[in-house]
Amino acid sequence: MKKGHINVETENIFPIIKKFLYSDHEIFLRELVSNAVDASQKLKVLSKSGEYNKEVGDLKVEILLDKDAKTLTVRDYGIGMTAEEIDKYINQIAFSGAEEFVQKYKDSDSKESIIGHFGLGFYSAFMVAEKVEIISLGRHDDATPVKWVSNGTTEYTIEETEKEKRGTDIILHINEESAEFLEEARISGILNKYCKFLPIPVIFGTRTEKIDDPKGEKDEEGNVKQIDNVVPDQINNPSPAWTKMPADLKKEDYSSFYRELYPMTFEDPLFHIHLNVDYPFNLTGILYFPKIKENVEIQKNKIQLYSNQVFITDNVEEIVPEFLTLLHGVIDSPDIPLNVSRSYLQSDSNVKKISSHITKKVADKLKQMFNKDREDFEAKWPDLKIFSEYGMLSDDKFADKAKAFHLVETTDGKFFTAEEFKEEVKATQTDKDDKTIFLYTSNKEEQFSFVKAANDRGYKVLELKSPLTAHWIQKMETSLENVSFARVDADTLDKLINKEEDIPSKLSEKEQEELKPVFEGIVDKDKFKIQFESMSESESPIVVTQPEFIRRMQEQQQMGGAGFMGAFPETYNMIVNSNHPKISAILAAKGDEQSEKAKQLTDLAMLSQGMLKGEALTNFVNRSIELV
Ligand SMILES: Nc1ncnc2c1ncn2[C@@H]1O[C@H](COP(=O)(O)OP(=O)(O)OP(=O)(O)O)[C@@H](O)[C@H]1O
Repeated sequence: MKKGHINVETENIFPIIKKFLYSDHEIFLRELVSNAVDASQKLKVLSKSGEYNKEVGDLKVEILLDKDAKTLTVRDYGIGMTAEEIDKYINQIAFSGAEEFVQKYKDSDSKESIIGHFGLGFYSAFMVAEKVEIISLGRHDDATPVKWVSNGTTEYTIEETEKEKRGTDIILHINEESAEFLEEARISGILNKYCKFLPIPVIFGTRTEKIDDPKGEKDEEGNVKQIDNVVPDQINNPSPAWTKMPADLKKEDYSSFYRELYPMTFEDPLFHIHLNVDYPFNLTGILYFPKIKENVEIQKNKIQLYSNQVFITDNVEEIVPEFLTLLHGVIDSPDIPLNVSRSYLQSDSNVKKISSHITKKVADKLKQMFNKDREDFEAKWPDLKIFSEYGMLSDDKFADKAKAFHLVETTDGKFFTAEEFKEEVKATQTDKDDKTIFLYTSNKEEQFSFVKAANDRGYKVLELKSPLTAHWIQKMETSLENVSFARVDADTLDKLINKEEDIPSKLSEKEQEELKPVFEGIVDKDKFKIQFESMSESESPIVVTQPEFIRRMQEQQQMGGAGFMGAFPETYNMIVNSNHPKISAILAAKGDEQSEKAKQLTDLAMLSQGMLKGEALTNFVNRSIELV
């Protein structure tokens, strides 16, 4: 047996790191600013532990743009590096001083967190720079300032230089293709995206603010004059709400932070969840529940993912379960790796744990709100409903918890959980097979006559009108015992809730046979199946229904769910009430009069289903005028 060392040739690996490690060139700035923040945080840690006992001073990170010299500089006043440290941390790719530092100080109780992990970030500078200089003065009393220069090959120079203040300047000589990074607006855009909540002040350029005239001069009205004052522009908020303890925050703090995150949003969120976990993984964050209404797409994908206050992405679609992408807010976890691809994130076990934790938290919060103030919960329900449905369909654990708070609403505006509704209607809406039938309407205006007929019999009708209804019903039918759902217009009420209370038919079978061709002559035979039914006289003479099964198939097909080839045929039942006096009248009539009466009743049935359109509708209107 022979043991060996795998050799990595720097010349070969270097271009890969430079060009391909990061898909997005702009993140070089995130990397360099993160390093500068780390250098500042480390100094704080050393100072607290007594290892550094000089003045820490005003720690900040400055970004300096010099268009003429074509340079972009990231300056910090942190721990700095000696020549030896540069040799160790910079000249050795993938040796992270950050990781080493974290290991060394992991038991100290300082809160400063360190961003770096891999020891690669610095080299992302070469994606946009033809030459990079490091000018650094270390923290020790006798430290000599050093200058390191490399033009992106594996060669570098290092020499003594001059620098007065402790800390590091990283000077990027921007290459020709990357001229965009010499534009102020571009840099400010990147900083705003990635660095908005970094824990150390990040300064870029200046801004003008109005202040009271220090000389105290007054205007005509006797007020102290306001004068322009130019100050360094700090682009970040170093202590965003999610890094604080929930007990230290008021309701207003949460809403003002929401505005900070989404300056273009005018509506307040419904409520928030403050996440604060430190075992078995680290996670902080604030999730807001927006008013979703029907605008599912607009509200999606607004969660911002951070790692130690560094922005990573606002595309969390593949990181959290899809229904959670409807939430807004921030998730911050140092356990989510910064520099990796999306597909890696998905399979990362920490990421998985995080999303199941969030799911649980969200369900618990909804349950708690339900228990605490049901009235208020019901008022919020229209905004919560689709989220909860979505959650129940995509996550079994969520579905299990949601049973306790997921509400259904009746057409007269009362709310029930599914179990409560079952109790409510069990006595009246259970059929001969002991199934309790949940009648529902997808549109109480369009299906008004059916809803009314059901209400007249003392049945309660649910209003289920979300785009997910078809799938949600299926899920409920498997989880609720002995319950099945039926849309009010799927059949006659006697069939929908079949109690086997037979009403004798006035029309004999022979008479029905005689009448059938009259109706068949009026409607499209392939689409409408004529059936005679013995219903109460007070019900409509003719009802057009679409069997529940066929409609569900069609709906699922429209949502791309059912997996058939070709279109599912559109078929309806045309149910003729064999006890209705008008039907007897048609039987008694002859010739044109007979078919005209039949046509009129058929059109009325179609009309009440919203199916009478175009020419048929015009003909109906004209015929009705004639009748008057
Ligand atoms: N501005 C700086 N001040 C002091 N030390 C620095 C500075 N920039 C880089 N370093 C040192 O160089 C090391 C390597 O930096 P690099 O950005 O390549 O990796 P990292 O920050 O450790 O990890 P990551 O790849 O996750 O960014 C750092 O760990 C740190 O020790």
